[in-house]
Amino acid sequence: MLKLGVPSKGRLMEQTFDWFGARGVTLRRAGSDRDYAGSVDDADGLELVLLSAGEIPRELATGRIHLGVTGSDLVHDRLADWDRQVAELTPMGFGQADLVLAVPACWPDVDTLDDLDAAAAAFRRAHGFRLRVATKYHRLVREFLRANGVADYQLVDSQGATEGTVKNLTAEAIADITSTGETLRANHLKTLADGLVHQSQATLYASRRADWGNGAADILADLAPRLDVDPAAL
Ligand SMILES: Nc1ncnc2c1ncn2[C@@H]1O[C@H](COP(=O)(O)OP(=O)(O)OP(=O)(O)O)[C@@H](O)[C@H]1O
Ligand SMILES: O=P(O)(O)OC[C@H]1O[C@H](OP(=O)(O)OP(=O)(O)O)[C@H](O)[C@@H]1O
Repeated sequence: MLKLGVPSKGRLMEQTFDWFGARGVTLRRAGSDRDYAGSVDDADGLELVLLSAGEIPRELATGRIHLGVTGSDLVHDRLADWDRQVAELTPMGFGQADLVLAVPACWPDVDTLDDLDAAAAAFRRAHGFRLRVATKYHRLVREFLRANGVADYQLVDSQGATEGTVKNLTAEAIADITSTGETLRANHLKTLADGLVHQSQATLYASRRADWGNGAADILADLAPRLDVDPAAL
């Protein structure tokens, strides 16, 4: 069998089902909305596993699933050296969102990363602790700020409603996913001009760690033309 992990709910699940459906592979939830069992028509040997979008990177990295659909933000953030653990088979053209750095709109002198660096140093002198950046994307944000020479900050973990942390005085800046920008605006935040950390979209990945024996590689080879992916990417 070839195990395919797909987000278990919401638009990401529905659009994944539509994407496979348009390529002649019918994916379905087996039962009710609350039943996380899945079923597959029209693709022999393919097994559907419904999982949390956030857990799919780890399931790919441990090799418990052969294929997985999730946002590229989650793969790049959750997995160290992600491309040694998974192969990107194809971006899927939905679930687009930008991971951005944002600061209070009322900070007139902070529009770029250089400005943020200067503000962070001034903040530390004034307050005796480092400027706090709230995010759930720890790896991506650390790497991005290091690459751009911003050092005088601390990350604070925020697993949801991240834009609210500034108003709640638990952070001075945030890094979070945005698509329409409405949540940022509603929380009086502005993105830095050069603060785009990652452009994400739903992506089909293959595990480099899964067991590709027992026919799994053949099942992928059979599916590949319909999905327009190259199994040699593995
Ligand atoms: N507003 C948005 N527009 C488009 N994509 C988004 C938006 N918010 C989040 N996403 C994307 O959806 C994917 C899943 O997001 P998230 O980690 O929040 O999962 P979730 O909905 O909380 O699901 P779960 O708890 O099951 O993991 C991520 O790849 C993220 O980039
Ligand atoms: O730019 P916008 O269109 O306003 O979208 C951005 C919001 O969407 C996501 O939140 P989601 O609703 O998935 O919940 P979460 O904050 O709990 O992750 C994201 O975390 C932002 O808060």
